[in-house]
Amino acid sequence: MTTVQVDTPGGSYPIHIGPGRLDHLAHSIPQDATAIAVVTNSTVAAHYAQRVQAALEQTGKRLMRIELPDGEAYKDWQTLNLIYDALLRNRLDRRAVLVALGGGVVGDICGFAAATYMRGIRFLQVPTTLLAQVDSSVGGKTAVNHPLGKNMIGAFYQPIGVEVDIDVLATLPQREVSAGLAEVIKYGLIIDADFFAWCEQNVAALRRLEPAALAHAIRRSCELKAQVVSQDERESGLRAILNFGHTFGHAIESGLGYGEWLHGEAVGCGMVQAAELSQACLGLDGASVERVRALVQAIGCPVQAPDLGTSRWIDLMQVDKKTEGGTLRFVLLPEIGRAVFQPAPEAALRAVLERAATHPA
Ligand SMILES: NC(=O)c1ccc[n+]([C@@H]2O[C@H](COP(=O)([O-])OP(=O)(O)OC[C@H]3O[C@@H](n4cnc5c(N)ncnc54)[C@H](O)[C@@H]3O)[C@@H](O)[C@H]2O)c1
Ligand SMILES: O=C(O)C(=O)C[C@@H](O)[C@H](O)[C@H](O)COP(=O)(O)O
Ligand SMILES: [Zn+2]
Repeated sequence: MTTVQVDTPGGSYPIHIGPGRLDHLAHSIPQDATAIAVVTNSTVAAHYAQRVQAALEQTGKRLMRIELPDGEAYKDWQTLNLIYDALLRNRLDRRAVLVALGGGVVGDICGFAAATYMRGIRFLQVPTTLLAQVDSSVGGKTAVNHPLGKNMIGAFYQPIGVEVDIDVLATLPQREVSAGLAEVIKYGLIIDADFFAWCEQNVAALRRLEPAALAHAIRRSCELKAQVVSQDERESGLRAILNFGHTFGHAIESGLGYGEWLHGEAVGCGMVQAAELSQACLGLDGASVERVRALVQAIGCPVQAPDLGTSRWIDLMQVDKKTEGGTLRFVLLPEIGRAVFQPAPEAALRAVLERAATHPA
């Protein structure tokens, strides 16, 4: 087992990474907890809920399960209410602990429920997708979607710990593995050129979930994310680089309807678009743009953006938390391994968006 530490003003906690972590969850529950509610979805529950509940029974605490419907389309206010309803009906108090067992959808929604129930109760992240293990379980962004924009209703709220069990990825569909790898290569692009090159060399092993490659990718991703959020928990500056590819990606997700493209697929494609915009705005060299495109394709994510129509693209992108005073701002790459955050000239942006129309998916 390896441990990566996250230290923010909102909370300090360990990320434990290793095989078999599901069986050791009892150690992560505080002694003074009055009850534990495992928040999960129907798919993950079928695989892992019994095992997790057996592990948590070792605490001797009152235990309940809240099972949500599965899918990005359910990351909304109605589903959030199912959690509040269950917590209130069962009279869980302020010393109850929520356990988010699932991918990023369960983690984000459970985290927001924890942030808001009785003005805040503790929660533990137990991520079960690659994407959640390398990204969403770390750093305390919690949210639900709004029909008009992705993650628009949420809070910064840190978990008390993250338990990453690498073994659970064995049941993950291949398409979800590809989506998770998009966020892995993101770290290389924004902050660690050597890690990007390592991903290029190990892409086949990663897609096959070879344990050594997988363990390295998860640990390095968590280290890099922990470094960034420990310096800027609330995205007042530096943290925005973690949003590389997301201005385009979130527009794809909300424009096509949540769940049509997976988050990681939309981010993968969005990173190719952001690399093209970096070429136009900052002179990122053509060979680097092609490296981005080639690796996104090699992990199994789409590289051709959908044709949403240029003005609709721009409308959708306006609903972005990085927009200020109506001005869109982008995370761009002067070179692989380094990111900056700035507005982009409209002509350059339109040229990138028009490629979605000229090369239909
Ligand atoms: N908070 C953050 O910092 C952050 C970062 C990245 C993404 N996100 C959010 O995370 C969400 C995407 O998360 P995701 O990619 O994990 O999707 P997801 O949560 O929808 O999970 C993907 C699918 O895999 C299933 N699944 C989960 N674990 C499984 C397992 N071990 N075996 C078999 N099936 C399993 C799920 O039931 C689901 O059908 C998006 O809503 C995105 O906005 C948040
Ligand atoms: O942790 C962050 O900061 C990120 O931006 C990570 C992203 O991968 C993630 O998708 C996040 O939820 C996007 O945040 P948002 O503020 O654009 O909703
Ligand atoms: Zn993301």
